Amino acid sequence: MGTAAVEVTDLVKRYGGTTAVAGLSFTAARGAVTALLGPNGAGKTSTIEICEGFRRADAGRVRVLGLDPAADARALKPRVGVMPQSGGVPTGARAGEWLRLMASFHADPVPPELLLERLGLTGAVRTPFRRLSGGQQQRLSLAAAVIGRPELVFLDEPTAGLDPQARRATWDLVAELRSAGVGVVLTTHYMEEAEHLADHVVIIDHGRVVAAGSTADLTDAQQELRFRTGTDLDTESLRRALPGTSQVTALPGGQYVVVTADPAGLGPEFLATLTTWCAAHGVLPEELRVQRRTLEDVFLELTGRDLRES
Ligand SMILES: Nc1ncnc2c1ncn2[C@@H]1O[C@H](COP(=O)(O)OP(=O)(O)OP(=O)(O)O)[C@@H](O)[C@H]1O
Repeated sequence: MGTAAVEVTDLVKRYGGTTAVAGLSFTAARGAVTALLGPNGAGKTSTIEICEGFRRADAGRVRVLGLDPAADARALKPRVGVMPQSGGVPTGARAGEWLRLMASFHADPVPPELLLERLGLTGAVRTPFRRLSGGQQQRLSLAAAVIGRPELVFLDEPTAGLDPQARRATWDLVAELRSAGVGVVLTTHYMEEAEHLADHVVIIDHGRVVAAGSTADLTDAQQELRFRTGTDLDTESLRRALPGTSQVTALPGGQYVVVTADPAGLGPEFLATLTTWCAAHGVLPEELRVQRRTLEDVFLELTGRDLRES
């Protein structure tokens, strides 16, 4: 089957006067992990809920496994697993009973006991959902999403609030789904999660895609140079000495970060200019290194550092 797992084209979603999704397009491949990243209120949940068939789009085209999630909801239900941000489990449902019920809707489910054990929920089988810890609730909701051996899963912030052990267990499960050929579309606020798991990263802001590609695509062209020195530097003088348009930022602890828009990048000539300037100013640049910027650096640069109100 040649179709993508998810194809979203020019999607628009409004709530009254608020445009939550403003002409958003992306593709998620089968057998791959696609991470939607974006600040609070960027439109990730609205987008994912339209793909899940829970909300109607105001405009645009959405195809999930080649089908329309609104018109073909029945056909998609057994093929798509969903982990909503809110958990999606009734508060009084006991963990074990709920999973067995979910399993009963599918022709060839994963045995509930296996999933309970995998996700460290064996001790909580008889506990009602509302009495589970936040992490246990997340894991039960994840188990319910994958119990039917779906071809595609949507995971809305699957590791929000989890401790490092539970986060790793979730990552392992996602990696296994991917190896088994399952398409995974997830949202996350954790950049290291996207770096660790995602084949394809889609950065969303104000309801639009601002960048998309693999982590390497997004960070490759983005190098920075760092060094430390005990001397207070005249950053403006250094900036003027460097080729192209560069930015020099002083951080606490005598750290300096240099980024450049020079097409030649942070190559040997750039380094030579920098060290020549340092020598002329009696500065020893310690721990000098050129490194790829992190996904978080790129994310903050694209979406800004201001807090979002929503
Ligand atoms: N049911 C609703 N009614 C009115 N406005 C809504 C509704 N759902 C979402 N919004 C608004 O739409 C915008 C996008 O919200 P959405 O939940 O899709 O963003 P998000 O990227 O998932 O955010 P977060 O990271 O905080 O979960 C926000 O301004 C939000 O307040």
